[in-house]
Order: sequence, then structure tokens, then C-alpha cells
Amino acid sequence: MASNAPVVVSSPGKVLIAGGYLVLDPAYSGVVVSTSSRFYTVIQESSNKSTIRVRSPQFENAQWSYSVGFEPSIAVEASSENSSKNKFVHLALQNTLALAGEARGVKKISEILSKGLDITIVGDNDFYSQRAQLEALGLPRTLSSLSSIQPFSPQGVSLADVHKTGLGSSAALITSLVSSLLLYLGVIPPEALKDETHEGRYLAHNVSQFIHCLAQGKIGSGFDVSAAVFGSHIYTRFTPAVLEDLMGDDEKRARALLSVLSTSNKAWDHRVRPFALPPLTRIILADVDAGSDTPSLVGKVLKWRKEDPEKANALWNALDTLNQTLAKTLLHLSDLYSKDGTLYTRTVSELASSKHDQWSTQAADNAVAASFSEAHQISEKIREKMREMGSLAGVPIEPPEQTKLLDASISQSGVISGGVPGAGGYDAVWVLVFDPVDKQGQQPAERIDSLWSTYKELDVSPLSATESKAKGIHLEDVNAIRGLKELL
Ligand SMILES: Nc1ncnc2c1ncn2[C@@H]1O[C@H](COP(=O)(O)OP(=O)(O)OP(=O)(O)O)[C@@H](O)[C@H]1O
Ligand SMILES: C[C@@](O)(CCOP(=O)(O)O)CC(=O)O
Repeated sequence: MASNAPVVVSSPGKVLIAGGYLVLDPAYSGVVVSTSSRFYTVIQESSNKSTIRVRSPQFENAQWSYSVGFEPSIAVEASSENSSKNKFVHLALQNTLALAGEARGVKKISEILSKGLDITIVGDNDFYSQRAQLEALGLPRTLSSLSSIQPFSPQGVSLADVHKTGLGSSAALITSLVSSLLLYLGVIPPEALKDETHEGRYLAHNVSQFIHCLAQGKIGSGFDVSAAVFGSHIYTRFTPAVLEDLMGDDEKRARALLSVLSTSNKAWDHRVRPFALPPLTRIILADVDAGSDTPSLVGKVLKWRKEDPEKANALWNALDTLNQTLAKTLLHLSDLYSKDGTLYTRTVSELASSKHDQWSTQAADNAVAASFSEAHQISEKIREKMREMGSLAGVPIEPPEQTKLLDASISQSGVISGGVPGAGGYDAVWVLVFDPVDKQGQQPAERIDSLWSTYKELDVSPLSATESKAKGIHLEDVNAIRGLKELL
């Protein structure tokens, strides 16, 4: 694929709307929604022989040079002149190039790299808190203010100091970087990034999943990388054993990279089942400025599960049934739309201007209203169980401050459901609202916007993301992405 035209590959961020904690166990599944906010990796040929230069122009001090050696095997070395390190980028380069060497032969890879590479990485504004930008522009924290911030806005800080919003920046970054390299080095064809079921996409998944685990120093559930590769879906994790051999030992890694990461390795047992939010709805995310430490929440919940397995398993089974029912109900709504779009569209317009407790009248003889009402009730039960898990494990999964914010949000007209994403804590919420075709009067999204921007008890800032319907990794045209070409 090496050519003079830049190769641009994007990957979406994620929101785990159901299945936090449970998704760590292959016996359960999580419902993950991919976001319109994406990471973009641009690869261009450079004139620096066997040198790879990587830039992240949104950050201070974020340019790294690497030299590539080919004898006795492919080795990527960071230049001693780099003023900072980027472990995620370095490991992605080292392991993707090594795998490409195994797949295509070291000679071929050294030919492709004979001119060197210039790589530019950017993330949509949503991945990083835009509070400071909005303040500098004198704008309120609303959805419309966000659209006036320049794309890929400079953050004015180094990567180490940036305030992330929880959309999975490192997973989206690794996936777009790894996939763009696999494409550039001819390991996968462009079709892999267009066709949802192409084998090359599965390879991009396995390689990204491994490198993300290696960079994070642990084998997590991997739902974030999976969303970055495949888009919204119902995710069941892989058994961690598949990666164990590659995690610690450099020697084993050098020998077994391709055989472990190959799509023919049957030890990859993760499952990706289709999911999408219902038509004429919109997810709205908020960054809440009261960070919590996900690893410590996870550690405590898993410790509680070990100590009190009977109670924990009963709670997890009940939660899983609710999570799967929520996914099924939301998917059923897409079916109802396909069967009778007119009824569906009309019902959404009606429900959009009333509160969830008034939907039961329509629900009696309208399957669309009944399913939306059910989706509301199930997600409230999920919140209840997540709070119960929090209090049993002694961790703030949906702390009282977030309960108040969510209750106030969900009681607005036209709001279907909501919750704390992923591991929960203080730092984010999501809500699902109607987005009717017929936009008369105040819209549900505007009600949420106005509630959040005037909310006094917590510092809430919306994100601009909606659900990405483009299924995961995407091959882009540099001219079609606003603000990208100017950064190259
Ligand atoms: N724009 C970028 N350019 C280069 N590297 C980046 C960029 N954004 C993130 N990274 C890499 O990802 C690392 C952050 O990973 P970490 O796992 O802490 O984030 P995360 O959990 O994915 O965050 P969040 O889910 O809040 O977005 C950074 O230290 C850096 O190595
Ligand atoms: C708690 C957990 O299930 C989800 C964490 O998700 P998030 O980073 O809070 O979006 C951990 C994991 O799946 O890796």
C-alpha cells in the first residue's frame, strides 16, 4: 500500500452502557457503543531513511523519532534526542513492524521503510476535556459551544498532564496506529478496513488488543479495543490465556507473535454480536469534573466478588439478565422501525415531548411505545443493581451525587434512560434521548443541555459525540476530515 498519498485510518471511542465489571468475565457480556469521536493516524512517506517520526500536534513536547534496525531482527529504537517517551506509540511500532516482518519477510518491510515514515496522530476534541477552551472563549458548557472549538484543538499541555474524558483514547489510538501500519506495510488490504467481516480486520483486532494490553501492563477485558475495531456491539471477552505467553517474555514474543496473533489461532474466543442504538434516538455523554480511579474501583469489586462469591454471583447473574434484556429491547426497536417506519417515527415524536411516566397510556396499544417504556424500566433496574454492587463492594459505582444528576436528567421529557458508563464513579454519565424527525419546540437534547449547563451540584460538561454507525476502523480521505490536512 506504500504510496505518495497519505494513508489515513480512524478508530472510534467507546461507551460501555451496560456490563461494567461483568465484561471482565467471559461468562458475561457488555453492551458497548462506539462514538462519532475518533482517533486519526496519518502515515506519509518521508525522506529520512529507516526513521519513523511520530507527532501528536495537539500536545506540547509530543514528537518522537525512532530508528528501525533490521538485523538480526526488526528493532525499533527511540532516539536519545526525544524529549519525552511514549510507551504506547513505541510498543505499537515495535510489535506491528515485527509482525509485518514475520508476515511479509524482513526484506520486504525494510524496502518499504527505506524512505522512512512521518506519522501524525490526532484525537477528536471529545477525548480530552474542553473546559479550559470553553472558558478561554467565554462560552457556556453546552453542545453548541463545543461546535465552535477548532477541530483537534491544541491542549496547551503535555500528554501526561491532559484531562481525559474516558472515551478510551489509548485504545482508539493504538487501533488506528496499528491498522494504518498494517495497511501501509501491505499486511492487510484496504478492503479489511471497509468490509466488516474481512479477515484483515480480525488480524488488526488481535494485534491492537495485544499491544494495548502490553502498553497497559495488564490484560483487561478489551471491550475498548474491540469497539475501536468493530464499532458498537455486544462484547464477550477473550480468555486471557491467549496473550499470556506474549506479555512478559521478549524472547517468546519475538518467536511467536504471528502464530499467537493470527486469525487462525483458535485460542481467540471473544465474541462480537451486532448492536446499535434504536433509530431516532441519540446518546449524550457528559464529562463530570470529579475524577475517579478506575483500577482501584475494579480491584475492590473483584476482591469483594472473591470474598463473597455467592452473593456476588447472584447479583452478577441478575445484572447480566437485565443487561442482555436491555440490549434485546433496544435491538427490537430497530426491527420495529424496519417493519413500520411511519408508526415508529410518529410514536417517537409523541414520546419526545412527554416524561417516561406518561408513556404507559400509549404503551397499552403501541408496540413502539411499549418497548421504549420497557427500555426505560430495565435501565433503571440496572442502575439499582449497580448501586447495590457499589454498596456491597464499598465503592462509589453510582455515588449519590451521580444518582441525583441522573434522576434529574432522566425525568426530563423525551429522555429514555441513562447511567454511569463502564466502571462508573464520579467522572461521567450517559443518557439516551429521543431525536425526532419532526423538531417542534424544545428538543430532548436541548433540555439535557440546559439542565447540565446550569447544574450547580456537580461540574458537568457535555461531549459532542453521538453513536458512530460506521462500524469501527475506517479508511479515510484526508481531505474529507475537517482540520486534518492543516496539521500535516
Ligand atoms: N494524541 C495522542 N498521541 C499519542 N499518544 C497518545 C495520544 N493520546 C493518548 N496517547 C497515549 O495513550 C496514553 C494514555 O493511556 P491511558 O490508558 O492512560 O488512557 P485511557 O485509559 O485510554 O484514557 P481515556 O479512556 O480517559 O481516554 C498516553 O500516555 C499516550 O501514550
Ligand atoms: C470495569 C470495566 O469492566 C470497565 C471499565 O470501563 P471504563 O474505562 O470505565 O469505560 C473494566 C474493563 O472491562 O476493562
